[in-house]
Amino acid sequence: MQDISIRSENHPQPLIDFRNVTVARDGRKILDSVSLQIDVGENVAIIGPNGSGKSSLIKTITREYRPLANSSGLVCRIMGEERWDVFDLQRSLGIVSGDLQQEYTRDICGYEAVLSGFFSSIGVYRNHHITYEMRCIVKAVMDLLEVSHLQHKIISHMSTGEARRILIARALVHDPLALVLDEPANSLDLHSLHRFREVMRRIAVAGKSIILVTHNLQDIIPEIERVILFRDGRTFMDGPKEQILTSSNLSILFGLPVEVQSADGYYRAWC
Ligand SMILES: Nc1ncnc2c1ncn2[C@@H]1O[C@H](COP(=O)(O)OP(=O)(O)OP(=O)(O)O)[C@@H](O)[C@H]1O
Repeated sequence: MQDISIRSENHPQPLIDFRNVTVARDGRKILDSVSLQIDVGENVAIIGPNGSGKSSLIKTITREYRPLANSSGLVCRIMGEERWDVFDLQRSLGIVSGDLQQEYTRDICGYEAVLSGFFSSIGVYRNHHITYEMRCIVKAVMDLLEVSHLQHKIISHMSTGEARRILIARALVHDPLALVLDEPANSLDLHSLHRFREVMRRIAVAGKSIILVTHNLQDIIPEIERVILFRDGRTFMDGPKEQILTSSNLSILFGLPVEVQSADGYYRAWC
């Protein structure tokens, strides 16, 4: 497997510092006074029922959603900064989500989609300065994720799983400080899942943060040590994985009997 370059920098500020973050849509609180700190290099999984606010939390991290400004004690900092240019922020984070996939509506091939990760854009434009080094990185990352055969294929002609793998490659090219993954493994076949988890593990070992939203406990690689259970737009539980991922906690979270088992650093649940 080819190596992807990983920056190692010292970041005294937390990656995420949210205090009393409330987000409303249609007159309803979809995040309700969320307080959360995630340090650079920390790996976190967020689990919760449908509609509990996980994606809204991710969109607040990526600044697609803004918190209500009048909340008392509001802090909404990413890497120590309250104010971010959305493009600069997206350059510091590698983002993979179903919403992002839906933005690729015009005819963009796999190669261009991955290359566009350097510019946090949907596709590459005339004003983008593309270097030889960028092309080498795109090739290395596409090889790593085994998507080189998709380089000429138009995204809208790809299967959902193929397009998802292209987006994961796009998220990696610009060597982000953290990967923000909202159900990234949806639609991946077993081989791609295995490959993707391997890549996540390498990224985590290299000191990047991973913030992963998932419905599948098996996506929680051993390097993810902290789990947040989310319910009704709030943090319901937050702590070390082995304390949080228990049958009793998940049964309360989902409101039905859930069995959790762990083996070799991985967890699985059924009901
Ligand atoms: N832009 C929006 N306008 C109106 N309501 C919204 C908007 N974004 C989110 N919501 C509502 O906020 C709630 C939380 O949605 P969110 O997508 O964050 O949940 P989720 O936990 O990610 O769910 P899932 O597991 O189904 O992906 C839902 O009731 C959703 O309808």
